[in-house]
Amino acid sequence: MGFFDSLFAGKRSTPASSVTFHLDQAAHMYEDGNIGLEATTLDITPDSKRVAVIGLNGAGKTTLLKLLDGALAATSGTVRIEADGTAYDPAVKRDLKHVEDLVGRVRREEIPNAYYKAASIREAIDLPLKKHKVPESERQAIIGNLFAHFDLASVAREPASALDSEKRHLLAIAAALSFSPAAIVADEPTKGLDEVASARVAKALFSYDKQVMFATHDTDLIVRPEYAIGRVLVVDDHRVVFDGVPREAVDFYTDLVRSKYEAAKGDRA
Ligand SMILES: Nc1ncnc2c1ncn2[C@@H]1O[C@H](COP(=O)(O)OP(=O)(O)OP(=O)(O)O)[C@@H](O)[C@H]1O
Repeated sequence: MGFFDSLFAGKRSTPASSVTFHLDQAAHMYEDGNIGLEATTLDITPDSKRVAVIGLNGAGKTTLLKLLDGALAATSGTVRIEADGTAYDPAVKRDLKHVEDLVGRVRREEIPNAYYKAASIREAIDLPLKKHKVPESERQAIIGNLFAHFDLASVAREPASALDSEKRHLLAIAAALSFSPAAIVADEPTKGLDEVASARVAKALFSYDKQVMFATHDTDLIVRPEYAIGRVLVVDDHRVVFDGVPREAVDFYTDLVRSKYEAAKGDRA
């Protein structure tokens, strides 16, 4: 059990340290009839510690991630999230609570809107913990360690509105980790950052000992050996069309993009 998990040991009866995701013919159709993801069957086990999801705009990456973290329910097929021998169905309200504890969410909108209302980012992270009756000494330890890891200590007393984009991305990840989830689902955690900031955010995220499933358009990032991305899913036209190691996934994706580009050129000719 890691340091953060040990802090929560008294709060949660089973502070799971890993989760397995099972999708069995899981699909999502939005209310307006748009297909988010076609029927998809895949397992993500704890040995796939870091899983990247790549694909063109509108391919279905966000929909897939939201099925994994329970933000969206499958409209057909099933999603099961398993921890410590118990399988949870995020479509069931009681189970969804457990899923929300197990899987932290980092959204591309970065930090939650509520964070802007707090006097400081320290208070923004502290309030939800306080609401969950985490004792003061534990809250201080959690926030102190997260802020040290994510290089936020120097701006702890600043309001969220004073942070630059890199720090906001880091804060979004720290916020997702504050309740010590077993895994993190991150939708484009480095979106909109320059190369230097992007590398710093990726380093902070991947040097943290958690399972991470994340979407990205940054194909350089996923092949960097220091980030140890073990598995990449390529999503195209609402389907997972490739599932494998980073280098092969990037080659596959590059060919896919090229063929689409050529087809579009042909259409224009
Ligand atoms: N709230 C929604 N209502 C209706 N259709 C949606 C909604 N969200 C997404 N879609 C549609 O579902 C499909 C998959 O979208 P999704 O956002 O999952 O793709 P994505 O790969 O994450 O795209 P991007 O890289 O542009 O963020 C697209 O056709 C999109 O238009």
